Amino acid sequence: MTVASAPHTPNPSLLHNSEPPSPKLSDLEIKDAHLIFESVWHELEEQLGRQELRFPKEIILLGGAPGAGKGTNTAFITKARGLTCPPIVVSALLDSPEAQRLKNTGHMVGDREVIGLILHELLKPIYRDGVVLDGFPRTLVQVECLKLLVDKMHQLRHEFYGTPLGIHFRQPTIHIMVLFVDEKESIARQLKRGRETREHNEEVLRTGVGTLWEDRATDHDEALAQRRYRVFKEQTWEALQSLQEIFHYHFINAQGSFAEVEENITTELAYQSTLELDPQTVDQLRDVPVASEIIIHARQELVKRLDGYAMEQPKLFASVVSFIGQKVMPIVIRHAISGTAIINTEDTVLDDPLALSMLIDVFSERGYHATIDLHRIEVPERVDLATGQIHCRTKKVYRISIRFQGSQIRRG
Ligand SMILES: Nc1ncnc2c1ncn2[C@@H]1O[C@H](COP(=O)(O)OP(=O)(O)O)[C@@H](O)[C@H]1O
Repeated sequence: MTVASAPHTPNPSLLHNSEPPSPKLSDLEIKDAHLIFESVWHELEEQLGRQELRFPKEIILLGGAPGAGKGTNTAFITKARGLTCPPIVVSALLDSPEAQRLKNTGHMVGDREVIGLILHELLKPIYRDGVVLDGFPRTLVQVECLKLLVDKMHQLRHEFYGTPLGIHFRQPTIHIMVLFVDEKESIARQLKRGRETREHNEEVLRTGVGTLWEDRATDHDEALAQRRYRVFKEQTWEALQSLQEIFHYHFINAQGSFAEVEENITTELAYQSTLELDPQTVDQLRDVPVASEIIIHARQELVKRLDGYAMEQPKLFASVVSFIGQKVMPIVIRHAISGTAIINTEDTVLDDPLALSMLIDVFSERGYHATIDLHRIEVPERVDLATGQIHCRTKKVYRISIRFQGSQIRRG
């Protein structure tokens, strides 16, 4: 089944037939999240000092069912966002014996351990500009901790704003990217990864060339792979959903081929948002309209202006239209193959600034792109013999440039 890429309207019914569990955190879980987060944060502050708590400017949290293609696509996403550092793969960070045991049976590692490891890792200088975080958050408690972390990042930004350290505490940008595959695909891909990993590792052991890949027990057992999917669906899916309202949320259809998934990611990331900018910067830019906004009514505005000229300035408008017909068009027609004509003129009809607007609008209405530059040239007229001063006359030359789609017919 293919699912249309619907960035902000993921459909949980595509995941499984049963009703998803309620995404509401219990009071106990909220308390848990606060306790966990505060204890990790306190530890960091003690160890490093507040001014060293420099987190990445941009964090792209990559989520999705096991086998959805998170590992496969991290390099692509990193590049697409212009980042250079390697991704942080959460499951690879969790390598204590207890964590290994839990992972091997399809369960999740405890939130305290996960939060501690991730926060420490995120502080490494290589991630300062931004990083992809593969596999976080996975539970509602982790979601809550993420929110607390972002709150802290904002707090630090306010604290250091305007100080010499301000540049290390920029407005954080948080993206959630969820790769969607259904249960069947998730299981098939986990098992595929298992086969590929076995083959690869056997080859490494046989030849001594290359490095071994992590081999997960769940990738070789359909029931365990299914359990991993179900744990994802029951605990992670809703947790990720709850972030939709808070951060940039990208829902990616990952059911298709490698190329299709990459294309879906590119399309999703092409959407730029002002939320990435610092609020102060947004305020400064407020009066510059976004291109997509001004083009919506551009045609109606053009029609309104042209009718206005004809009604309110009939004489000037008639002169401009006649100037175009007699002086400009013969030259434009001669350049119909190339699609570019440049006309220099001193015609005084253009001395009225409104005439320039009229000329541009007339050409726009007819499908051309017109620009006009005014060149003022000083022409010496007389010399004052007593003082030696040269008196000049200012010559105004209008340079009209007309561009349009030229003829496609070329010499063979
Ligand atoms: N679009 C795709 N089409 C087919 N196979 C894929 C696709 N994306 C990933 N895979 C395969 O699925 C398996 C799991 O992918 P992986 O990136 O490790 O998933 P995740 O990191 O989300 O658990 C790998 O064998 C990978 O080659």
